[in-house]
Amino acid sequence: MASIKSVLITGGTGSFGKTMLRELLHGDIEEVRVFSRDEEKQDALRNQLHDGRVRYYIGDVRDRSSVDRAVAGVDAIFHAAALKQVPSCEFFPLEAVRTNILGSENIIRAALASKVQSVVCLSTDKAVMPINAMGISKALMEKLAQSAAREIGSKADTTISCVRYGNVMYSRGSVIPLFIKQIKAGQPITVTEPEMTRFLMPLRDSVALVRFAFDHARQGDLFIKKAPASTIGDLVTALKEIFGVPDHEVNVIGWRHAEKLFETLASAQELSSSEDMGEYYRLRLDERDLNYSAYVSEGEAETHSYQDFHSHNAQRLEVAEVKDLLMSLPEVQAEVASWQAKRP
Ligand SMILES: O=c1ccn([C@@H]2O[C@H](COP(=O)(O)OP(=O)(O)O[C@H]3O[C@H](CO)[C@H](O)[C@H](O)[C@H]3O)[C@@H](O)[C@H]2O)c(=O)[nH]1
Repeated sequence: MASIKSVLITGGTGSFGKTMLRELLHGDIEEVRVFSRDEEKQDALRNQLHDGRVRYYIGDVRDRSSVDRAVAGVDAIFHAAALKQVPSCEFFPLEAVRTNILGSENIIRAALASKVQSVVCLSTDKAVMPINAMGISKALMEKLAQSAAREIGSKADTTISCVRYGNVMYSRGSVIPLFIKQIKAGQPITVTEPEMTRFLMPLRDSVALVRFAFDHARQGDLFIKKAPASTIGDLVTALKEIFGVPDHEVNVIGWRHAEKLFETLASAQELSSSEDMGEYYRLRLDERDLNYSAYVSEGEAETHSYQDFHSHNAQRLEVAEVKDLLMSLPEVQAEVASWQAKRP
């Protein structure tokens, strides 16, 4: 990220935002703007960091005027602000439309107007063949980014790209902290479906993915990491072993609504025009015009030889590997240490 002096992080007080912020501050960045709605979280961050290079912007991506003020003059934007909880978007889909779709359009249009060099939009595996409102809204955010990229072309001042994550391990409200809480409280572990799989991604990998996108993006690219996956059953076994409670009770509670047996990071069609970049895939923008013969009669010659890349056919972690990955997370290390300190 050599040539940039100032960065805006939308959703800057969230898990991703704070981790990216700290990384940027370790480098020679001149200014990082943290844009978010919650003044209390900003205040807590300000008191932790005490770094004059960080500037705090209260605002909402839904409100273009607040976005314009934060965007003006920055070199790059990492757009992480989103409604990302599946259940809340399911019950309030219009809120997901407002934040994830219209808010993202505000960010993209403000970036173009201010000639920001690079915008990286954070998406999710749930945006591929989506079945829930959160995934559908993120899929539309990707479409907006790609359509703007197509419209401005490769010679524009601004490069727009996206990344897709899998499940970020130990993220707020997710299953790993929940299972640990249940173990510590002596309550049964509530498993929806032991055979369900998810891509497992430490937060550090999601930050690395965004940096990779920033460094390598061409107009309209979407990047994914070749992340490994685990079954929920193996995740539970790994946690029980880490906490030394191999016989801890497990309750199978059944699927929650609007969830999938496995998640897909890239479709066969996307992979047919992808570039294998080692740890990552670059999914290229389809640059064809709105040309009906291409959409209706010419078809996609190459698609058939590719398979979707999903959490059932990705590298499957063994229980021992899930344990290693979990124990590489500082949060899990701290949970285990406090647990061991209290046990006889
Ligand atoms: O009590 C529970 C809760 C969840 N699960 C299972 O654990 C897996 C992960 O569940 P999470 O709730 O941690 O994650 P989701 O895949 O549902 O969604 C998560 O990842 C999304 C990104 O793709 C969003 O970030 C979202 O907010 C976040 O919760 C799923 O297979 C789920 O069925 C259980 O077995 N028991």
